[in-house]
Amino acid sequence: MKVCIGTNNQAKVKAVQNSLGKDKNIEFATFNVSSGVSDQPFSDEETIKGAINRAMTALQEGKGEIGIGLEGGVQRTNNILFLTNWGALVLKDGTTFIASGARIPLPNEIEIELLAGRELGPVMDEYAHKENVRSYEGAIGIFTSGRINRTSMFEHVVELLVGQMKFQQHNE
Ligand SMILES: O=P(O)(O)OP(=O)(O)OP(=O)(O)OC[C@H]1O[C@@H](n2cnc3c(O)ncnc32)[C@H](O)[C@@H]1O
Ligand SMILES: [Mg+2]
Repeated sequence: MKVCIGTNNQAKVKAVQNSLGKDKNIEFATFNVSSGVSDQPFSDEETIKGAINRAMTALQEGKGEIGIGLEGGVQRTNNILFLTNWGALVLKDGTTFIASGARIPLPNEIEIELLAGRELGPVMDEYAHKENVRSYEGAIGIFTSGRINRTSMFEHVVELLVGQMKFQQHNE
């Protein structure tokens, strides 16, 4: 079975491989697809759309059985700007599952930069004095002292996606 992943970001790719890689019959392929939404999604609606677009495009490009898209964004709730993460799993017949990941408030100094139109990736590098935070621990790793990193957070999302698919398959 071929699983097509709609990104080359190593934190995301590892999350999919860690969740599904125990199954020896699974082959992975990654595709640097467009999310079709802004580089910095600013709502759950937009972030979900990005995750679904990535999953659909990767599945089409890879001609596999399963497409997976993972997308990071932010969402204002209770006047707090939350770091958010969404995932989508798409099957060949178009069946689509979605799931969200953990969310935590972003500090005000990060929010100011995002409202000025900057992307979280470079803002986090500057803040943490590191390179490519988005491909390793992620903002979630920085702001949780490494207890939850971007890969473990997305692993949970992938488990939620695959679990829903299996539930539907068992109940058809
Ligand atoms: O290569 P892709 O798959 O696009 O991976 P990405 O790191 O750009 O991730 P997203 O497009 O899903 O995220 C949208 C924006 O938010 C940034 N971002 C999201 N989550 C992040 C995190 O945990 N740490 C750092 N940057 C993050 C990211 O760099 C983008 O600027
Ligand atoms: Mg991106």
